[in-house]
Order: sequence, then structure tokens, then C-alpha cells
Amino acid sequence: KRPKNFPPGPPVFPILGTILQLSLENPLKDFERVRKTFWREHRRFALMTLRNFGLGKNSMEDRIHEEIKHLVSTLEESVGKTMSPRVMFHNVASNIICQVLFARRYEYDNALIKQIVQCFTENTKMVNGPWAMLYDSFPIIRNLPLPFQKAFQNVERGNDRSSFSEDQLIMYSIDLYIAGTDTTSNTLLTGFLYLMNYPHIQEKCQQEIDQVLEGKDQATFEDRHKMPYIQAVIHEIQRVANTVPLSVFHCTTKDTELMGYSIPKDTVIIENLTSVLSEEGQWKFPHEFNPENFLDDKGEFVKPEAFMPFSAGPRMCLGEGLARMELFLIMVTLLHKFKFIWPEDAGEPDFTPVYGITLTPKPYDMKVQLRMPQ
Ligand code: HEM
Repeated sequence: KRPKNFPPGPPVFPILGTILQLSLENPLKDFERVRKTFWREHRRFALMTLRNFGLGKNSMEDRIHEEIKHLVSTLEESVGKTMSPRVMFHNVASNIICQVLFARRYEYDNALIKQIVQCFTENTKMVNGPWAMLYDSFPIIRNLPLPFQKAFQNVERGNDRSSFSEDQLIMYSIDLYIAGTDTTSNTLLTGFLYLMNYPHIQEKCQQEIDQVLEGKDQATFEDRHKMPYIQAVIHEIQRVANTVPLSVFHCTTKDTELMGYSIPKDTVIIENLTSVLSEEGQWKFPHEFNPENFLDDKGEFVKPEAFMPFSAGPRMCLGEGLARMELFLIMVTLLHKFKFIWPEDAGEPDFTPVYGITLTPKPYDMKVQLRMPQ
């Protein structure tokens, strides 16, 4: 039952609540429909300033460059061939966060890391998929042998159960590992999918990189201030990638008043980042891939307030600083060295992502060519 003075919303049915009004496969369109009808006034709240906790700067940059060297040699082995970048980008993001957490990296074909990446990839699709929604909505089914049990098994696999649940440190490390791997890798995958299919944008990036890096052997994060176009492209990639479309679900910890409405303690709050990142009126080209969304008339980089792929507020992504550094250094280094080509036999690109707690591009192949004599 809708509590007294609760914000307006779709009709609620006994027992079922609002579940019939959401597609279990991919509710993003339904949230958009519901937002248009009931939640327009809340937009202001979604436009709060981003806060960046960041991570130690120079040491981080060195770690990222160290990993990029492995990435570059993997790509060099693929020059002239077609390869699938999915596992590779997962490994890169995974190794960078592993360096932070455990001071070590894993070879890209390491069996343990392959298994972990596989488990987390499955879980990010399951966590807000149809079975998870049923799990959340109907506590009575939680002990039944239904497919959501697989998600719990995935988390437990390879760990000693008794110490696993007791050791908070392990939980923190896993949180950071998951948060730092799937997000960055899927953003990179989306980025290269678009750059291959918008070759003029890829070339324009390369021209700017060549100019700024002339005579230097590698990029620094500071170089971003001299690269407004690259900055715009990376931000536009993050905007269209919409990597964490519903952010992380929150919950009110006490009875809350919001714009005159009452929201009781323990209400689930879902942030619709999808709608902010493509909202008409906030973007010059809300529905296309166009770096102009982040450039002013003079070609200078500008960041509209509605750019919030890392969410907002006191619980916003604490890895934003690391993620932005990774995206910049990886994109710049790879575009400097290589040209990425959509294979002739790959057909029309499909930009529609696979829904989960993170959005993932459908698997694709890419062709790699060296740009400069090595
Ligand atoms: C492109 C990459 C990334 C995107 C789009 C992204 C996005 C997000 C979003 C939307 C949230 C939810 C914030 C909220 O609850 O309001 C979040 C939380 C979080 N992210 Fe990221 N993230 C990225 C990379 C990273 C990286 C590299 C790390 C590694 C340290 C990380 C660590 C975290 C953590 C620990 C949280 C939970 C914060 C909390 O609950 O207080 N993220 N991220």
C-alpha cells in the first residue's frame, strides 16, 4: 500500500506492488515512462554536483602505465588480425584495481582471474535481472532452488566459506574489485565500438594526440588540459555507455521529507541515471554519439551539469578519479599507437547494450593496425 503523502507513482496492486509495470528483462524504458509521468520534479535532485574522492595521483598514473604496456603488447600481437577485446579490457581494469588492492597483477590467461571475471560478469547481469527482482519482491521464494542461487554460489566459489563471511577486509576488497572492473572495462568496450564506427572522430582524436604528444614517449593525466577534443570524446563515450544505468540502489535510513512528500524509512530509492544522461534540454544532441555535447563554440571542453555517470551525493562513486585516469591514459595511448577498424565482414554494428547492473556492449570483434613504425 502506498504510504500517506508518498510521492506520486504508478498504481500499486496487492502483493504484486508495481512489478507488473516493469519489464523483467530490461526495465529502463519503463522507468523512463514512469519518470515522464510522475517524477519530473525530481530532476533537480539528480543534478547535484559530483564529488570526487580520488586516489593517490602519481603512483596511480605509473600503475596504469605499467598495465598499458601489457595491453599494448597484446594488441601488437594482434596487428593485422581480428580479435575480440572483451576479456582483454576486463583484464586491464581488473589488474589496475588488483595492483591497488593486492600489489600484483595477473597474466591475461590466468585461470583464477578468468574464473573470477566470468563469475562477476554473470553476477552483474543477474543482480538486477528478472530473477533478482523476484527475489527482492517476494522474500518467501528466497530459499527455493531458483536461478538466483547461482549468484550466491558465484560469490562463494573459490573461497573458504567460514573465513569469507567473517573477514570484512575481504568483502571490502571484493566490493572495490567488482566496482572497479566491470565499469571501466565496459566503458572502454563501448568506446572502441563507437570509435571504430565513427572513424572521423577516431582520426580527429589521433590528430590531437599526435600534436600534444609530439616528442614525448607517453601521455600524462595532466595532458588532458591540452586535449579538449579527446576529453569531449571520452565524456561522450561515458554518456552513451551509461555504464551503471540505475546507479546502485539506495534505501532511506529514516523517514524522509523530500519536496513536500514523505518517504518512509526503508524505502528503496532507484536513481535513474539513464534519463539524466540523455535528457532533452540538457544536451545539444541527447540521442546521438556526438562529442559536440562537451564542446563550446570555441572548441573548448565543457562539462554540462547533467554529466553524472558516477552518480551524485555522499555515496557517489569513490573510484571516479581512478576511472577517469584509466580511461584517459588507456584511450590516449591506444589511439596514439593503433588504428581500430570495424571488420569488413562484421555487418552493421549493434549499439544496443545488454542490460544488467552494468550495461555491456554485445560481443564484437575489432581489427587492429599499427599507426607508427615501432
Ligand atoms: C567508468 C567507470 C565507473 C563508473 C561509470 C562508476 C559508476 C558508479 C556509480 C553510478 C556508483 C553508485 C553511486 C551511488 O550509489 O550513488 C558507483 C559506486 C562505487 N564505485 Fe564506481 N564507477 C566506475 C569506476 C569505479 C572504479 C574504477 C572504482 C574503484 C575503486 C569504483 C568504486 C566504487 C565504489 C567503492 C562505489 C560504492 C561507493 C559507496 O557506496 O559509497 N568505481 N560507481
